[in-house]
Amino acid sequence: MFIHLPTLIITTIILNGVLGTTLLAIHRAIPSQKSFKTWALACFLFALANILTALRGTLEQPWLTIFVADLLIISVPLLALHGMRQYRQQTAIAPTSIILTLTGSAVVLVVAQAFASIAQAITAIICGLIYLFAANYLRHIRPTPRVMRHLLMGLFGVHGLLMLMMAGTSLQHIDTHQNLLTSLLMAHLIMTTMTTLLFPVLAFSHNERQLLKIAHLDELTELFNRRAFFEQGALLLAQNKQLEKPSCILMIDLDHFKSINDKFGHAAGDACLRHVADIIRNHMRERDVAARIGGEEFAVALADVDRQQAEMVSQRLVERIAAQPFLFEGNSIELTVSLGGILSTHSRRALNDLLNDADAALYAAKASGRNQFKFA
Ligand SMILES: Nc1nc2c(ncn2[C@@H]2O[C@H](COP(=O)(O)OP(=O)(O)OP(=O)(O)O)[C@@H](O)[C@H]2O)c(=O)[nH]1
Repeated sequence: MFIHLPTLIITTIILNGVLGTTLLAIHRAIPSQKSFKTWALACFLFALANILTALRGTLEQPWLTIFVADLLIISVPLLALHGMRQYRQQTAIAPTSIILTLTGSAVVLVVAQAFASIAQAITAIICGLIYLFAANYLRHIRPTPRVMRHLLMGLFGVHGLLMLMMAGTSLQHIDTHQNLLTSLLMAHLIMTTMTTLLFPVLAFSHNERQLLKIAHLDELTELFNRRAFFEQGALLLAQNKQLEKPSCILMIDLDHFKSINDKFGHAAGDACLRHVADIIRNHMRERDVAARIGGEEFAVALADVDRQQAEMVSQRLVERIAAQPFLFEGNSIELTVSLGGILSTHSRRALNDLLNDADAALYAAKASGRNQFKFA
């Protein structure tokens, strides 16, 4: 055989130990990126699983070398996937699916513990399915650079199929299959290590500005999120104040959005939100700050406008959104928004204050029949 299995196992253990440590270092450098800690844990557990598996011949403790080792092997793709979810959502995510999958796997493995090959096949099937699920999940991770995403999708996809093949082979007790099984096992070790090698690359595939941007974006619309609006909006007000320019805040709210959700479904509602966000984005200039600050509520801080310009932008937004129905999966959805604005010529007022006034104007626009704008 081209590669010696014990050498590969030792290399895998060392490499995953080093990679785990590197990922932990990355996490320390960018603590907001929780995914790197999760991936570090996946590396350490994979190294540990390999140590336990390697002890199968010498240590007469199947509960440790088979049961625990197999659970650790299953936890690796689960953690890889969990890290991907954290990377995508930029928030803490409860590890419920990990706990449930591990518990289910533990129950099945307890029964199969006495038969190493059956336990191996079950572990391979579970891992294979998780890898295939992860490959599909990666299609939705938008901030990831395309090449990285496709590379990981390919790795997960091939790895998933390989694990299913391994399950099939390990169940057939034919001597000629032993070589194939060993090759599959080696490919599994190499592919897991290649996957973990790609994770640190993710950290450097975004520069710091991009990472910050991802953390500040609303996932659905990719406008700023609420927190970022308050940071960036306050910054814009301060700049306007310094330049002695007026500040303008707009609040935009979809009309009768609840009935759109009720009639066409939540996915259609989400698509409407993205559609409106795109229109808002297309009406903004470079220094303007646009955000989704609530479920169906958007806020905009306009840089450097007078009242006439602010009203013109508002009118265009309202008219453009109502201009034609939004088409979603064959449904034609009538969409309108109401908009409230406030222009402050002396920008000493806090952003929160201005937002309250814009909100009152928005309420007036709703009360006057919706699909229109009003300024305070
Ligand atoms: N699809 C989707 N719906 C959301 C989201 N966030 C909030 N919503 C829904 O938005 C709806 C807001 O409803 P309401 O506050 O009653 O407002 P409305 O129906 O738009 O009525 P008016 O504002 O008075 O015109 C609720 O049904 C929420 O469930 C989201 O992210 N996606």
